[in-house]
Amino acid sequence: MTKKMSESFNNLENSGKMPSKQLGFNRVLDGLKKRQLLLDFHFDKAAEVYEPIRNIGVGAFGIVCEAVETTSNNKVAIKKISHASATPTLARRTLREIRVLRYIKHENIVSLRDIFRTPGALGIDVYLVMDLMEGSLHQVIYNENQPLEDELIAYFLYQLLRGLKYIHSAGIAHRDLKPSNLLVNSDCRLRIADFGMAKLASKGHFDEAEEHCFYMTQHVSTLPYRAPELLFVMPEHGTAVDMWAVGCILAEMLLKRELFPGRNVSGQIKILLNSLGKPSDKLLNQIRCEKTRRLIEHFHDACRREWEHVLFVPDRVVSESCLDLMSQLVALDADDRIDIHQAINHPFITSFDFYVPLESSCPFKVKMDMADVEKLSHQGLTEALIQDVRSAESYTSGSNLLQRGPSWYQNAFKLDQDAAMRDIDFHRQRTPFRSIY
Ligand SMILES: Nc1ncnc2c1ncn2[C@@H]1O[C@H](COP(=O)(O)OP(=O)(O)OP(=O)(O)O)[C@@H](O)[C@H]1O
Repeated sequence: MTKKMSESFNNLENSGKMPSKQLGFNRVLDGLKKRQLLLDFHFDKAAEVYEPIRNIGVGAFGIVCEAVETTSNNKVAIKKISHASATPTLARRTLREIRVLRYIKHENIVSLRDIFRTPGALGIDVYLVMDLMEGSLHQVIYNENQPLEDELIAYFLYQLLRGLKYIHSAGIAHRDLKPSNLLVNSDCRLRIADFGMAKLASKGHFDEAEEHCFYMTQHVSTLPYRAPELLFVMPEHGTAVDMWAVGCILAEMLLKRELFPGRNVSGQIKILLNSLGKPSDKLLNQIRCEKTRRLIEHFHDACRREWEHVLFVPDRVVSESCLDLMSQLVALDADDRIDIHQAINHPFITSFDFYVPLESSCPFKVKMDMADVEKLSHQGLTEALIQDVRSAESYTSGSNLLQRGPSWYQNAFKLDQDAAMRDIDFHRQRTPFRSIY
């Protein structure tokens, strides 16, 4: 910029006839953001149906944007899993998420409205179109300085347990529960999201060779929420891993910090044992990994702390029933841990007398589909992805999206409307809490 230009720019700016440099800079930034958004969410022909608005989330495997469904003007969330077929891990993760969500309709599980794929540079990109939620439990916990009231904590927990009950009843565990994977609306409505780690347990346990391997097991679930059977590399683990994570989430709502905030595996084991004491000999004998066993034995004098001390928050009295539920969820031995039915009927939850709707059961088809995913090779996974996910090319101009798709889209849409009507009635009857955003 020449001196003269810069002077006249400043003069104009000072005279108020031109937006400030800041405003100009923001406009440039907005333009760049929009361009990046369109590059990240390049929908091919599906752009006739979905228009990206803004980025709303980034995870280890996907990026998520808010978008508009142009045919209805409804807002949706679209999660993009880039080059989903490039590696077996990514392909399996993507297929697991699709296969859990496509037939499931539950008030407390994020609903999948549509899926499509586009060809990417390193294999296909998959897009999951979901109902848009306003935020996550992570934001609820950390955005507010005020403590969360017991009733609100119990309400979130109740909804989490209802969603879990639905998938556990089909033998499916989520395996990556944490506050950022629990989406929450300002009316306190909660839905479980991110099913990339979900897996079917045979007779309540996963015990394939893959899971024995130290490397694999260390990649299941996020460290602060990882159950001891995963952390200690036990030969078997099942739906109880989710119950442990539920306990960690309950504690985080009370403490407003992670209960066991380890940053590496050995640090995590140390933190657990310092709160919960040394594991029993029975548990120790089940640990196959020599390195882990030696590490645990090193803490032979670790003592269990009382839950009222572990959950100490100044100026807050944690109720007896809450302490009791915590102690039963966060039990080192999975055999001692409370299951989903016991948890949902625990006095800490039932004392609040939440409305209990009639529950449908998780379709058997989901169970069958999930079982298949684990057997497939990389080639098989890629083929299944192509078969399960429609090409964006199928969105031809002017035709009705729902009439074109496979029947599950039509069923999903119909069920979704029913669910929406029930939800609206439900929340009209009961919205006991202040708006949380
Ligand atoms: N339906 C939705 N509505 C609103 N926000 C969403 C929705 N789905 C996901 N998000 C946001 O996007 C973030 C990333 O999504 P998600 O957890 O599914 O991705 P991921 O890559 O599988 O994550 P992770 O790193 O936990 O494995 C979430 O934490 C959430 O904030």
